[in-house]
Amino acid sequence: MNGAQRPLRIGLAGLGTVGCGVIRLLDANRALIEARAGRQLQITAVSARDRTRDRGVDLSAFAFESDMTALAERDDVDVVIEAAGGSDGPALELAGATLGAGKGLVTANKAMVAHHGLELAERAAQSGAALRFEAAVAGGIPVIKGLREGAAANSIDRIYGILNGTCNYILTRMESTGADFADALAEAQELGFAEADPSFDIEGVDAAHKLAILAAIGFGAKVDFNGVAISGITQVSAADISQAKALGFVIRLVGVADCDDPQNGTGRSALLQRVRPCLVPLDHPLANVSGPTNAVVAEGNFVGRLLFQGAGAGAGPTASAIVADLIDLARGDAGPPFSLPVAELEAMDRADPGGRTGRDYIRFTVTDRPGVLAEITAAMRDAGVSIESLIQRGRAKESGGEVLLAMVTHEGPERCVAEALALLEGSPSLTSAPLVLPILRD
Ligand SMILES: NC(=O)c1ccc[n+]([C@@H]2O[C@H](COP(=O)([O-])OP(=O)(O)OC[C@H]3O[C@@H](n4cnc5c(N)ncnc54)[C@H](O)[C@@H]3O)[C@@H](O)[C@H]2O)c1
Ligand SMILES: N[C@@H](CCO)C(=O)O
Ligand code: NA
Repeated sequence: MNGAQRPLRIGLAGLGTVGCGVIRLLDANRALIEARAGRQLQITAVSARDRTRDRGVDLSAFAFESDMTALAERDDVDVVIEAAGGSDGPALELAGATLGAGKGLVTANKAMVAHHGLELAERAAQSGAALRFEAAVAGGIPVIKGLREGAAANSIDRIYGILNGTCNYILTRMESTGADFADALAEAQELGFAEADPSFDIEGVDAAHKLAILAAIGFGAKVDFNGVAISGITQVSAADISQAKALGFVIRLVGVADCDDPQNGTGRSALLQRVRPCLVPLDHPLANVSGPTNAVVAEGNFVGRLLFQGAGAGAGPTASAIVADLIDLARGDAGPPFSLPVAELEAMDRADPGGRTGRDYIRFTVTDRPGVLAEITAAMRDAGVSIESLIQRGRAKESGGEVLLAMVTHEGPERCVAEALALLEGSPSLTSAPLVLPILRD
């Protein structure tokens, strides 16, 4: 180790799952981390809401700040780790103060980076400070490093993946054990995967935060979280999971970002970002991704298809990504946080999804009486939707009772399915709104 380098002194904000994971990892792997960083890494001060709670880690050597922004101003802090959470408020204040003071910031906070990544990157560029957020996207998987550095020579065509461990845990528990939604969510919360507000997980918002960051890195774009079309997993029922299985698919929450060819008259390409539960063919690599595991696929024009897979959440994996960022900072790697200097990130137009083609799974709940199937297939015919397969399971117990009808369409324009459903809107044959889930394109 280079003895001339003084220690990198760290202020740690947040002593929850992630913050305590960082303390444990630094303790356990100190010798190898410091050898790789070329200097000592020392936590000097910490901040949390509750000073006295027993977290099973020794905090006695660290100063304590009840206002986490104060960490940025301390003379004995060179870099700050933000592991507190929240897109705005104290976390954003701390981030701004840290970068404003010319100190490096490492954060696990995808909500903050998705909403304010650009302004934070501008701040970092002004002060010459480093900003890193590997832990914010797919936890322990080095996907930001992989894209920003490893795939830097490629033009990226498409990025997609399973970006939320809680949803993947819930869907795969429902699939393999028949657990119901609420029990599987409670387990994910106990295991420390879920966000402080779990609706961010199950409504797809957390995956959208990560997708917007990935798209910015992959496509050299300004982060556009508001441009992500989001639907979560709360509408997916056990019946959908079993119908999908009968049709040869599993259901996964997938975020997909790609670019239209630049033929929109502006000379600029347009970005499409969507997070939706998708039917994934059983032979697709994402079909085998289960539990809290995340996986990201990136398609580069020279490297081809890259698959990054690993633990997307939890104390150890998230700490692993944070400490990798710290090691970069300790070595003096001050490259831009996204793949381009912030001034060169492009404000991309949003692509119109109606022009896309695809295959869909459509689930109807219908009244079990003659003529209902004919009515639905007539709407499909009139809107130009071609049906590939169709399953109706069971028989309603009483006459006129409810049954489930599931179909898979042939490849066709997305707008045709929307037109068919519009034709059926208000029909007394449908007992609830149909659910449309896309089939993931290979
Ligand atoms: N848990 C994971 O698996 C995981 C994975 C990747 C990223 N993240 C992100 O890491 C961050 C932390 O997640 P977590 O799961 O450790 O959360 P947590 O709820 O377990 O811990 C949050 C910690 O921050 C502290 N805190 C919050 N607001 C504070 C404030 N205003 N002042 C001082 N302290 C404050 C709390 O006291 C607590 O110690 C979030 O941004 C989350 O999205 C979590
Ligand atoms: N709540 C997130 C944590 C990791 O970002 C998840 O379930 O994936
Ligand atoms: Na990561």
